[in-house]
Amino acid sequence: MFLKKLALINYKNFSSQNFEFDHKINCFVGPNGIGKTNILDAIYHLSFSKSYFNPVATQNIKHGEDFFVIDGEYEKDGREEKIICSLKKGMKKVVKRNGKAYEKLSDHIGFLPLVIISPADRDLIIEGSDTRRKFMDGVISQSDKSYLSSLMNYNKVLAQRNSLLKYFAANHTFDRTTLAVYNEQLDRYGTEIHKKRVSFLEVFIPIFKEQYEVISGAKEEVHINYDSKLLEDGLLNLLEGSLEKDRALQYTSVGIHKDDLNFEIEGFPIKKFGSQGQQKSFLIALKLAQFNFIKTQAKTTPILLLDDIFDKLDENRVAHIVSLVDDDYFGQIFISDTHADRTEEVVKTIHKSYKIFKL
Ligand SMILES: Nc1ncnc2c1ncn2[C@@H]1O[C@H](COP(=O)(O)OP(=O)(O)OP(=O)(O)O)[C@@H](O)[C@H]1O
Repeated sequence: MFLKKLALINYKNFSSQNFEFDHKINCFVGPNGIGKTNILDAIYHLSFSKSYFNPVATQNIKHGEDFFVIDGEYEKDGREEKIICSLKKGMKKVVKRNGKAYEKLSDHIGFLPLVIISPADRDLIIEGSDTRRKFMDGVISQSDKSYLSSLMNYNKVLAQRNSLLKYFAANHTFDRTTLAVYNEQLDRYGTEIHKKRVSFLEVFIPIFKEQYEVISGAKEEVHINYDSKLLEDGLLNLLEGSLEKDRALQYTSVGIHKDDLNFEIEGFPIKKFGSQGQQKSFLIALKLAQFNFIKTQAKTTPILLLDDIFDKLDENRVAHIVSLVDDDYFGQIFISDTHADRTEEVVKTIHKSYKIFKL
């Protein structure tokens, strides 16, 4: 699968721009702020119906305009696929595949598998557990539609249970039977999600460790720990056990929405004890493991977006990454870099066809 053509109208800093891509490697080079990342984000948008960088949809419309259009032409399984994603202020986002609009944008997820590696991934290390859960959920959902729907159902029930707890507190009342209905539903969806997370991590963690070893030259030991109360007890019991606490807090304090992934280097949290280069290597390994996992599960080679990837990495680590990319294992790759010379040098060592776009 690869992206042949991309046309942007009013997307971020681009009024109107057209690209024709190489089926293997494409590089965007130019000074800071010229829009290199914005092009990668437009490609991300075509796969996920949203921006990787800006969650406020309307902020992706060029300043002073009231709509954007991202138009992509792909080749997938020997067929041409035309995906158009558009947004007009005050309206819902529309994603069309070959002229037909999706009823639910989530139905499009997984159709064009894609992995992005970007400096913004740092959020996975420095931000709260929510970012790590979203990462894990994103990887699993790209190859398992029922996971995404269980997750959406779980979140709906969770919001209802939280509203009920607030209602009880505001009205000085309590109804165990109604609460039990929500507990059972949370237990049903939550247990299913938990089981899928466990089996996902069983496969994912060894792949991740392998990738880290290649990038770092086996210099240090890394690990990912799944932190979940559901490893200790069933969700129904946990909900019963935290009833008084939940009533006091007026929200649900236990469940798969509290799960986390602990990222460790040499047995210590990487957030506190990893150097910048080690943290970056960790994140790249995480994303390459995501690539591997999706490729195996979805049986399609994802598009790979490498945003500013070579910054802060020593030559050895860059060489290791290049050796990874110089392989038929990867499909189409998009690279952004401020240093035109460095990119050209790196890309030349990879024995694949390429195109460089100077912005
Ligand atoms: N909605 C918008 N309308 C107009 N311009 C926007 C919008 N959103 C972002 N921009 C502009 O896009 C530019 C940033 O683009 P981008 O992040 O792609 O740069 P870059 O080339 O990747 O830079 P760097 O090398 O610093 O990473 C900024 O100048 C920013 O003002």
